[in-house]
Amino acid sequence: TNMCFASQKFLMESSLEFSSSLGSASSLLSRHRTFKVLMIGDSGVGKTCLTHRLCAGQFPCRAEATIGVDFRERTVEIDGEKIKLQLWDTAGQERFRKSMVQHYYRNVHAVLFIYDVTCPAPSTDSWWQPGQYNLYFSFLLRFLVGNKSDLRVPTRADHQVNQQTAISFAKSHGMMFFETSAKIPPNRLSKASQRAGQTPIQLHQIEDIVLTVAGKLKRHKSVNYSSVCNGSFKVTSKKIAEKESWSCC
Ligand SMILES: Nc1nc2c(ncn2[C@@H]2O[C@H](COP(=O)(O)OP(=O)(O)OP(=O)(O)O)[C@@H](O)[C@H]2O)c(=O)[nH]1
Repeated sequence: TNMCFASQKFLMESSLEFSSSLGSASSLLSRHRTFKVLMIGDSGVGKTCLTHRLCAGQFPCRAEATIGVDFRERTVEIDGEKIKLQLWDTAGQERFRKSMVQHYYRNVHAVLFIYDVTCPAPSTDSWWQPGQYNLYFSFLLRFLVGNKSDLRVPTRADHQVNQQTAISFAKSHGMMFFETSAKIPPNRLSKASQRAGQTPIQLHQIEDIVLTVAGKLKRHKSVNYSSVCNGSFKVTSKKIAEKESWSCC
């Protein structure tokens, strides 16, 4: 993880930008919306690696503890519209989380709560603290992502987070659920768990996660044109409470 105290000048508002001159047909074709997505989770769960994988398609050869906040971007096209995801990789270590990360909660559109499937917490509620985060995030799109599925060992189920428990937890907190591996592209269903005669583990491809998050964001937001600056439209997002009931994919 690079040490990077991201500058406030970077797109703190959701924006609909027209990269070429206003009013021309080509500007309409090249428009895109930018959405800020926070990656949150305990230290070592793989936020940085997942951010790299989601944005660059690669697992980083070296990952160090994040200090402060770093971000990476990925643009995808959904139904003819370019959606830019700006993934903000926050520090998992408590000392950084408390002091700095909250500064970056502003103008967030979605949150990915990451946990390590090989590290069961004493209770599901301690993966993240709804009480603490609800204040900021209750109106946002929220996703629960189990990472490091490649490290699951069927014979050691008691040392891993039960997927059904995680799915129930996600549903009860209005989150969409994914389980994946930033390191090794997972098969959709864990063959190991099938062999062991257990409930098959559902696994999600990184690309599916990117497209689902972008698609949900595209449908979740409505925009208000608020100002025009520097030859580009600046559009402020109007946040709408999500009515849709989530289901696991
Ligand atoms: N096997 C496996 N290892 C992973 C995976 N994702 C991350 N790791 C490893 O887990 C360790 C921690 O990864 P990071 O991405 O730095 O974790 P982080 O959540 O960003 O940690 P902080 O910056 O301290 O908050 C590294 O050694 C990674 O190589 C994965 O999907 N599978």
